[in-house]
Amino acid sequence: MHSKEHISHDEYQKTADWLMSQTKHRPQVAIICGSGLGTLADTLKCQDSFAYSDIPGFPQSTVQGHAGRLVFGELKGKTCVCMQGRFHMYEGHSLCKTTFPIRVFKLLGVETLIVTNAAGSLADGFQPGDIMIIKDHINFPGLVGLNPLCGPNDDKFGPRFPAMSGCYDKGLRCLAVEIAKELGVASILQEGVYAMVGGPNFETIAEARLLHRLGVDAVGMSTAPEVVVATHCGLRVFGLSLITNKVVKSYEDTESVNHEGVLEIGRLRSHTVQQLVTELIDRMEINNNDNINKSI
Ligand SMILES: O=P(O)(O)O[C@@H]1C[C@H](O)[C@@H](CO)O1
Ligand code: HPA
Repeated sequence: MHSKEHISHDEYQKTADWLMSQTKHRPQVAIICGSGLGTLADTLKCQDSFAYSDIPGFPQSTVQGHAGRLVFGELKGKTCVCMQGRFHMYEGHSLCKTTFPIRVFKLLGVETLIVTNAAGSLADGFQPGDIMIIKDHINFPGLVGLNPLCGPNDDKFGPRFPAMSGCYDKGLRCLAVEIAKELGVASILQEGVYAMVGGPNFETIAEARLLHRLGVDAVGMSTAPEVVVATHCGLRVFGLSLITNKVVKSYEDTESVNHEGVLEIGRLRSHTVQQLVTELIDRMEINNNDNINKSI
């Protein structure tokens, strides 16, 4: 079964060493671009970019709207690495593979991870085009044992039983709210709970109603495993969901969701997401980049 695959510390290190031999950038911030949000990477200055297919050990992106490039560069004076395309469990990757880049980022010296995704809304007040700061998540695959941390624990990365209660950094969430006000986009900003489901099918109406009753505000098919692995190895995490559709909850509703519609809303809102992330990176405090391989 997928979740049983184990990746050794050496394999993460080999990929990190290869990247460090190919670029002078030593990133402090890593950004994962969700469906339709890959243009964020284009704003980095002094870019070095690598196709995933050229990076030793890296999985490949197979989903439309996920270019499959790792881009290093500067944004507002901070060194960043941006995943233009992420890996999903439904593509057939093991959870270790979907989260492989996170531990590589840790070895590169990254201290903050920004995750973005496209998601459908369950919350009654949310509209397509809204941007939701992720306050917390429900990792449905994780709750039934499909967790990237299953298998032997690598103590060099983190503890066997990591806490997840504060995994979305409160300081960064507050800062993002302030920034949204200043940018004049507070009216489309929401905060809520993201739930990961396995996908690739969108939800049935009964599943949508269940998620709604459970207090889920937005549902998608990614992010939670990345955040679990990032939190395990001590990264600070900030997450945004772009609400691309309302999840159909009524048998009277004749609309249905599709991936093209998801990408279209991504295109419409990518500029605003970019502005928010750029300002956040500008204003977040970062320790000096002296933690490469520290305690690893
Ligand atoms: O990578 P994300 O989570 O943004 O992708 C979402 C979930 C599915 O992969 C896809 C559905 O349209 O978008
Ligand atoms: N459900 C699951 N994943 C999604 C959705 C959705 O409605 N929209 C975008 N990603």
